[in-house]
Amino acid sequence: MFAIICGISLVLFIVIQWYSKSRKSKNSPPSPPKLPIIGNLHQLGKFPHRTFLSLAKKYGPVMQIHLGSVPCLLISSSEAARDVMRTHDHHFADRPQKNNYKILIYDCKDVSTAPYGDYWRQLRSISVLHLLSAKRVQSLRSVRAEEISLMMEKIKHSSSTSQPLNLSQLIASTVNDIVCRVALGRKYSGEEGKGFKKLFREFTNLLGMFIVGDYVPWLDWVTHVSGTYGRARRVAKRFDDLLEDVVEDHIKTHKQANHDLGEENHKDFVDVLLWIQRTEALGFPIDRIVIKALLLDMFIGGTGTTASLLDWEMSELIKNPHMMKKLKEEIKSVANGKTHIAEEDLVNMKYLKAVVKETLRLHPPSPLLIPRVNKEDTEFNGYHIKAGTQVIINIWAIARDPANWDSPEEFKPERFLDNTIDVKGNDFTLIPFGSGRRGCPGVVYALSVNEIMLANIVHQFDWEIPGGFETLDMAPSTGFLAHKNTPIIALATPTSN
Ligand code: HEM
Repeated sequence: MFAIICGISLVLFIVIQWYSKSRKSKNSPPSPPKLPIIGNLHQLGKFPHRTFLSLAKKYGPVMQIHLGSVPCLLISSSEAARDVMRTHDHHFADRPQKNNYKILIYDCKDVSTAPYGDYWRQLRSISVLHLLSAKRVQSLRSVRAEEISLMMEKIKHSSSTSQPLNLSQLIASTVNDIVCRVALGRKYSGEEGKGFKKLFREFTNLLGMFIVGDYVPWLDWVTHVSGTYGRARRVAKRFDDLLEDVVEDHIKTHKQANHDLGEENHKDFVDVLLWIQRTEALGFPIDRIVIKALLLDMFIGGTGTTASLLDWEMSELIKNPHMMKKLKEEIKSVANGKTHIAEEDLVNMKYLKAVVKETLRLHPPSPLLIPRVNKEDTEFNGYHIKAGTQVIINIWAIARDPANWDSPEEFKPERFLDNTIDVKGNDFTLIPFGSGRRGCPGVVYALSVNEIMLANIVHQFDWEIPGGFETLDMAPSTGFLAHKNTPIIALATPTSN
C-alpha cells in the first residue's frame, strides 16, 4: 500500500513539474539554447553589449538568457525599454544583491544597490533633495572652477615643456579631486593622494569583478578559495576607516566652532549629512552607515562615468578636427575674449551640448545600465517573467538602432542641433542615465562637471596626437563598461588666436 501511495505521489509530482515547466516555457520570452549549469554564460564574450545585440537580432528585442541559474530579460528596443522603465517601472525596481556589493558597500546600504523599498526610498530622497539637487550642484560651482583652474595650470606646464601629456589620466584625477572636495571637503595629494587613488582603483576593480557564485551559487567556494572575498573585506575596511576619519574630523570641527552649522553653511556632503542626522530634517533617523554609504555612492557613481565621458568626447573631437574647430569657434564667440570659461557661459553653447549628447549616444559609460530585478512574477509584453529575473537594458544597442537614428555608427553632433531630445530619461531612444525610479540621480552634477571641463580644455588649448590624429586608438575596454581602452596621450599648445 505504502509503495502504491509513493508511486502515485511520484507520478503526480512529475506531472505537476512538467505541467508548470511547460506552462512557463510557453509564456517565456524567446531564448537561445543554454548549457547545463552555466546557461548562456559562455556566450557573453569580450563585449557583452555587442553579443546581446547579435542575440537580439535573432531572438527579438525582448528575449531571455540564463547567466548560470539566473534568468535575465534582455531588452534591446526603445519601445521595450519604455515598457520596463515607465509602464512596468514599479515591477522592475529592485537590484540584484551581488556578493561583492554586500562586502564592499555596507551590505547594499547605498542608493544604487539597496533593495527597492522604504529604506531605498529614504536614501534616494536624501540624494535627490540634498546632495544632487540643482541648487546644491550650483552651490558647488567654485569647487569646480578651482579644480579646473589647477588642471589648466598642469596642461600649461606640460605644454611649456613640449612633452605629450596623459590627458585621460589628468581628466580622471581632476574628476576625482572634485568629488573628494564636494563629498568629503578635502582632497588627497602627494603620497596620500597616490594611496587614495590606489585604494579606490582596487575598490572599483573588485566592484566590477565577475563573481561566479552570483550566477552559480554552489560554486561560490571558488571565490572564497581564490581569496577575492578576503581582499574585498580588507579593501572595504580601509575605505571605511578613511570615511570614518573624515566624518569624525567634521564632527570635531563643528564642536570646536561651537555652533550649529546651519543649512546655508554646508561646505560639503558630510556637513549636509551630519545636519540631516542631527535635525532629522527628512523625518527619519539616519545612522553612520547611511552617511558613509551615501558618500561611497558619490565615488562609485560620480568618478569613472564622468571621466569616461570626457575621455570619449576629447577622443572624438581629436579624431574629427573639423568638429573640434567648430566647437572652438562656438566657445570663442561666447567667451568674448576671456581665457577661462565660466559655467554661466555654457548656456548658449548649443554645439557643445550636441557633442556631449552624441558622445553619450555612441559611448554610454554604462552600456547595459545597472541591472534591475523583479521581486514578483510579472506579466510583461505577453510574457510571464519569473520573480528574481534580472533585467538588462541594452542602451548601447538602442542608441545605435537604425530604426531610431540615421547613420547610427557615425559621430555626428549636428543631429542634435534641431531637436529637443534630451538625455535625462524622457526619450527612450537615448537613455545613458537610465530612467524612472532607479534612473541616475547624478545627471545634473555629471553634466555640470563634464561641460565646464570640456569647454575649458577645448578653448584654452590645441590638441595634437604625436603620430597624427588618425593614430588615436578608439578601442573600448572589454567587459560590462565601455570606457576607452588606452589613454589619450596628446601634445597641448595654448590656443592660437
Ligand atoms: C556621465 C556620468 C554618469 C552616467 C552615464 C551615469 C549613469 C547611470 C546609470 C545608467 C544608472 C542606472 C540607471 C537605471 O537603472 O535606470 C545610474 C544610477 C545611479 N547613479 Fe549615475 N551616472 C553618472 C554620474 C553619476 C554621478 C555624478 C552620481 C553621483 C554623484 C551618480 C550616482 C548614481 C546613483 C546613486 C545611482 C543609483 C540610483 C538608484 O539605484 O536609485 N551617477 N547612473
